[in-house]
Amino acid sequence: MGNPHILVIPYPAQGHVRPLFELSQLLVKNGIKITFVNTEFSHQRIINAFGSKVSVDGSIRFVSLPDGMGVDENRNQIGRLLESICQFMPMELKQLINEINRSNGDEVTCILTDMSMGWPLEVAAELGIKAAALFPASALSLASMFAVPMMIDSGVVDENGTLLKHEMIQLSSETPAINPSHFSWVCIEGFTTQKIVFNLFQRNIKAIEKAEWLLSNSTYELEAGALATMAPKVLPIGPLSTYEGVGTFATNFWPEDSFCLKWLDKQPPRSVIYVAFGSFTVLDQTQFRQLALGLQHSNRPFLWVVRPDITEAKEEAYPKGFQASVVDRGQMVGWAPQRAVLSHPSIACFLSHCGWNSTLEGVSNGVPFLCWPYFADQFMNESYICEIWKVGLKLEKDESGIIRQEEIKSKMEKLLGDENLKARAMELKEKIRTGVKEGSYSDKNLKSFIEWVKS
Ligand SMILES: O=c1ccn([C@@H]2O[C@H](COP(=O)(O)OP(=O)(O)O[C@H]3O[C@H](CO)[C@@H](O)[C@H](O)[C@H]3O)[C@@H](O)[C@H]2O)c(=O)[nH]1
Repeated sequence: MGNPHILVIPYPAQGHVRPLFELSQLLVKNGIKITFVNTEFSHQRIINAFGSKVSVDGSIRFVSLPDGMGVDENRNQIGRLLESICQFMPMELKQLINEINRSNGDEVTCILTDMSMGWPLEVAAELGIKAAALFPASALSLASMFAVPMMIDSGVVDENGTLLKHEMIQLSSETPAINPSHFSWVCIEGFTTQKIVFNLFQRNIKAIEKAEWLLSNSTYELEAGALATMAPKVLPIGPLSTYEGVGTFATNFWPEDSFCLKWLDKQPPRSVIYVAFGSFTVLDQTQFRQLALGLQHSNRPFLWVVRPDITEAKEEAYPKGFQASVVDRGQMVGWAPQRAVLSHPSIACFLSHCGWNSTLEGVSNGVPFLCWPYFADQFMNESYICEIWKVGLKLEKDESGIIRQEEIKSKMEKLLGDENLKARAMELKEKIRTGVKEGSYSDKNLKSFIEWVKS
């Protein structure tokens, strides 16, 4: 038999490409060949962000497949994107596997897919290739996905995914209660799109049964309760970002501004508010301005990631005079080296949308959170941060649904004055760091997975 060779297939979004790539780096270090399959659209974004100098990591081969959409079509139309991917990509993937297997290189021995997409598992089953899947968000979010059939049976949602009952769902006594209006398909606007996404959910749940390994980018130290509801089916191997030698190379969708690290070097220890909303969140004009004013009136140094598409409004998005008034203590960047930022000694707290990768990166660096969830699983992560781990505070909306500058300023003061909360954040950091050390559950699970890939 030739060398083990895995095709790794992430869902085409920043928060998914990143953890799949992190796992790929760990596999390559163990002598496994990786072909990393982005959509052409994601691949082009990464190339654009890095400049032409990077298309290959040296040990990981990058290839791309069309997602079936037009070059200029809007990929934020989630229903359209998912339908197109499911229609076109299975055939493209089969062709790619054939080409690889016909060439003189190593044959594909395994498919590792993002668990947000079941179709690669169907392709693997059809071609008789072994298959595994990684879920990039929390174990709780995965457990809620597995609970969908039960929710249909108990009348929480109908067979189209429409919400019928608004009561909170408790999957176990050790997990935060889930508000069903935060399920990802329910958060999406429009009945037709909701239905498409919900049907895809159900198709995924069926396809997942075809995978021999279901891996979670989580750890017992963080999510023992949620993982217990899926044991022994789902094995935690995370947080992937905390393993030694795992970098973010060749995963950014935007060019990284590393100058901000030099700026951080000049700030006092534990003084800077880091503000970032991941890759997806869009703030409307009012909300964007309230955030700017909150930062302005906090009178503290801040580093704010203002992605080019974070708000529909452009230059005039900032309140009048804002940039001049914060010039000595505020930095706005298009995309930060977030992991390096969060491990920098001058960071005091993280104002975050609570995406799972950001959550893991924050807690594994002992940084306290101000939580501003926007969509789906981010609300579950907020519950973990504020109610279970108790390492952060929620920002509350007013009656018109806006988080006001006064709320931002007062919660920031409260958070930074809470020594107990900061101590808990440091304790949690130590626990998580122990969780990936040699001999830990995550480490053992990862090693067993590697053995299986090689067998
Ligand atoms: O300036 C920045 C901002 C973000 N990041 C990185 O981008 C990733 C963002 O991931 P995440 O925090 O998970 O946010 P999203 O991009 O919003 O992720 C999507 O995917 C996640 C995993 O499935 C879900 O938890 C989220 O709800 C979903 O929006 C993280 O690794 C960050 O380090 C940077 O490197 N620089």
